[in-house]
Amino acid sequence: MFLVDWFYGVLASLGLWQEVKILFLGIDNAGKTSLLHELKNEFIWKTSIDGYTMLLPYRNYENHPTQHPTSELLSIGKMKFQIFDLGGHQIVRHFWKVYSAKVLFAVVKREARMRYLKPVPQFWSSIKTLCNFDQI
Ligand SMILES: Nc1nc2c(ncn2[C@@H]2O[C@H](COP(=O)(O)OP(=O)(O)OP(=O)(O)O)[C@@H](O)[C@H]2O)c(=O)[nH]1
Ligand SMILES: [Mg+2]
Repeated sequence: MFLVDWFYGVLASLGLWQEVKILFLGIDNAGKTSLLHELKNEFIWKTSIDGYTMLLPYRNYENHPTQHPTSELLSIGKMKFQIFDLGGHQIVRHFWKVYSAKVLFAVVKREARMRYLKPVPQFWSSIKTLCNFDQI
């Protein structure tokens, strides 16, 4: 671990190591926001109907659809990741074209795979067109 930290430290001091920008894309309800909170190790307290209070992963929270792109900065050792969580609903997909990044992370929920069968070709062609795929 020390060697890895040292290595990234040297790269950073030479200006060769920069923040990595990552886009989380996926259709609505795929779990992008939940994943982002889990990467940040965020948990929520939830009280069950029989009165027990439990600490649960963020995904068990009744999240609301993402209306506007949000970004979070995560650090792992000397590595810094700026993660953009772009909403997946049709009405907010126009934001996708504004963003480009070296790393694209497509979030797909296994339980909802039937929902993807229809949108998948459109999803990838949107990504290619809207995010200027050649630069990703
Ligand atoms: N089963 C299961 N459900 C999950 C998981 N992650 C998130 N969810 C649930 O999926 C639903 C949608 O999660 P979000 O994280 O809001 O999805 P999103 O991709 O950000 O959706 P938009 O903001 O609408 O684009 C929520 O009800 C979560 O509780 C998971 O790993 N497994
Ligand atoms: Mg969201």
